[in-house]
Amino acid sequence: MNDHDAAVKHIAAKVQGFHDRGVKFRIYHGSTNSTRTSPYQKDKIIDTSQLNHVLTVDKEKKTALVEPNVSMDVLLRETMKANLVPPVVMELPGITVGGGFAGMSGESSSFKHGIFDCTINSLEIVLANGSIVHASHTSNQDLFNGAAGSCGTLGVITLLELQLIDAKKYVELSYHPVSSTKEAIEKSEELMRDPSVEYIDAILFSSTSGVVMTGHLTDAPTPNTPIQTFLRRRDPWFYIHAQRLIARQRKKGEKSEPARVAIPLPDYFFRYDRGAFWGGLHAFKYFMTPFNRITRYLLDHFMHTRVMFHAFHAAGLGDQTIVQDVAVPLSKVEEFVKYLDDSLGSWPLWLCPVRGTSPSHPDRQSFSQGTRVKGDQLLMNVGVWCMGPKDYAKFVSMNRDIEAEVEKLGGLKCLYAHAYYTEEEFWKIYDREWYEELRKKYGAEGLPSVYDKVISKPRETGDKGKKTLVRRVKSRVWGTWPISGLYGVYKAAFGGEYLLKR
Ligand SMILES: NC(=O)C1=CN([C@@H]2O[C@H](COP(=O)(O)OP(=O)(O)OC[C@H]3O[C@@H](n4cnc5c(N)ncnc54)[C@H](OP(=O)(O)O)[C@@H]3O)[C@@H](O)[C@H]2O)C=CC1
Ligand SMILES: C=C(/C=C/[C@@H](C)[C@H]1CC[C@H]2C3=CC=C4C[C@@H](O)CC[C@]4(C)[C@H]3CC[C@]12C)C(C)C
Repeated sequence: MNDHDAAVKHIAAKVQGFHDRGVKFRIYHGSTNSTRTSPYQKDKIIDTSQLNHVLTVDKEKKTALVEPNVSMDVLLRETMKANLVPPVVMELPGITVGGGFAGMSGESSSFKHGIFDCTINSLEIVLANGSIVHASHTSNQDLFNGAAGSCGTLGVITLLELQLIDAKKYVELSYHPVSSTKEAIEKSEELMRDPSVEYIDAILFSSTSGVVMTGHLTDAPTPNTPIQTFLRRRDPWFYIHAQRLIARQRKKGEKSEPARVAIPLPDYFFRYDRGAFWGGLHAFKYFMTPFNRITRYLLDHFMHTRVMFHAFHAAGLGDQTIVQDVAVPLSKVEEFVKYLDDSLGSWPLWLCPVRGTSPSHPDRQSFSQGTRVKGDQLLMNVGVWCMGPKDYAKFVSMNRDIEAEVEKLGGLKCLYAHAYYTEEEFWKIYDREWYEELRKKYGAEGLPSVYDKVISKPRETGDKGKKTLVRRVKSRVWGTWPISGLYGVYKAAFGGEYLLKR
């Protein structure tokens, strides 16, 4: 028996043990790219951290057999050896193949290929009773579609076959400046019609300034196109670079050609990693000096999302930051952005068009699409990430307001972030009947449900007990980012395992 089969047999035996004892377990691989605060208890987890290998890359069929705990950067490194790349590579290098499939993940190629789960051909999955089954577009199709986005609540995924496409050395990226949300949407729609465009996303820096970026895969960039990297300490953070480029372009005048750079593939895919899009802005505001260029250089290690996520969780900052990725119909983006500006006033915002399914399976309906996104429909993912109010009740109510607005606009929110829906609201967005049938058919009723997994249980907001001086000082001090953030960075660097509770 090979190492993979042995590891899966071990997991299957453990799952069966939990099943027999009625233990509702969680799936844990050593980290998480979710901002939810997950109660991982040491004795109630299935540890998939050992399943971290790319088993094969088939050059002929253009597929890869990958274990779920393979991260995006490792996946890319391995497939590029065969001159192939995944059609959708999530932009944070630590996101795993299993988490990306079982959660909901998209990127700048998703307008073409759909979200990450659309690029998977088949699965090996351990069901709740410990049996190991396969699911694909043609066998156990309902399980295959149901497992996409239902957060491991139908079983533990132990192997995935990924479709790949031909790689090139560079992504040649063009920067199209825009002056309003409306223009950003119209420009994106126009550019998406060009079949040679492989990648498209946009940053709105304010209500009157933004940039739509389109990418082409190429081995031979257009002459005089500068090569630009983003992964080294001395490289610029991507959004700052984009903002500078369009400012320079604006100075040149309206009619000038869009600015262009050629970016090596890994640098393109993980261009937002350093500084976590613009999340690092907040860290700098609190941590350091006005000399941000120097600070960015010196603190580079801590400004990669892998470390930032650990720091974020270790410091317990989840209840202070508004982190939401929301997909809304294209016709509603302007209204949604206006709403966000009026209610949060937080810029920049990220726009990324996302298709519900892939062109090869346009009729597929997966759990990740909910009841909102029908088949091949195109939506715009709007990413809004900022500091929320310190008062917890206000923080929850602000999140609830965003949920209500998204519901009104017929959108869908990514479930990796905090969610506060009531059960009734949640099951309007996802197909309860289908999900419960599936859970019954595949014996998963004993596992935690997707609702149980993703909903943040509001904590007590009332003042319990006496407000002693110590309590008051503690809450004041801890409530400030420099203190809790630095503590998180310290724990991420030296604190060992803190995501697991006893
Ligand atoms: N660009 C993007 O699209 C971005 C996406 N993300 C989010 O990050 C998440 C992925 O992060 P990552 O750290 O890899 O994953 P996580 O550990 O956060 O897992 C995501 C979900 O998938 C479940 N899961 C994880 N592994 C398996 C498995 N082997 N079998 C079945 N279910 C599994 C987890 O279950 P459990 O709850 O039990 O742990 C969890 O509910 C996605 O949810 C995605 O939405 C974050 C940032 C950006
Ligand atoms: C480490 C600290 C703070 C960190 C935050 C600024 C980041 C922690 C989690 C980050 C994010 C989570 C999920 C995201 C979804 C993606 O689609 C885009 C990026 C992001 C919004 C990302 C943004 C930054 C964080 C909020 C403290 C200790 C200073």
